[in-house]
Amino acid sequence: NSDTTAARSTALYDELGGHDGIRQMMETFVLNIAEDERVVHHFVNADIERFHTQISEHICELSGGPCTYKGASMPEVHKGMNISRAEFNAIVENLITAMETHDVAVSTQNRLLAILAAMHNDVIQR
Ligand code: HEM
Repeated sequence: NSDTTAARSTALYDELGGHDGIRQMMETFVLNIAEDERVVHHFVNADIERFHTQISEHICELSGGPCTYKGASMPEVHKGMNISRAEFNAIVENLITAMETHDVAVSTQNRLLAILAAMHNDVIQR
């Protein structure tokens, strides 16, 4: 059916610039987080190279690209971080800024954001 066809489409992945485009955009995202005092404390002990690779693979898969995210589930990864709604929104803001920097069209931005927004209950704990 048409829903299945849409789910398998690589259109969003392509609009994000494919694998290289997503990796470059996620590098900017990581740099934005590093400068954001609202959330950077969560990342002080994180392996940033690993985070960059894993978040890129995850976004690649979520956007319909030919990747398989091999990390733990979102609740498992973020368990115990006590992430607030405001912190979630700050992370989203950093992603939007990265997408702007990489000239991603607003309609494309909104399609990725809709996918991530739907995962908020897996990440937010307070
Ligand atoms: C929809 C939103 C989010 C998604 C899709 C997401 C996704 C991910 C992924 C794929 C990883 C890598 C896991 C691995 O290394 O295998 C990760 C790690 C991490 N996430 Fe998130 N995340 C989200 C929101 C947040 C928020 C709001 C925060 C904190 C403000 C956060 C903090 C972290 C930290 C600190 C790590 C690194 C853990 C470590 O290496 O020790 N995440 N996230």
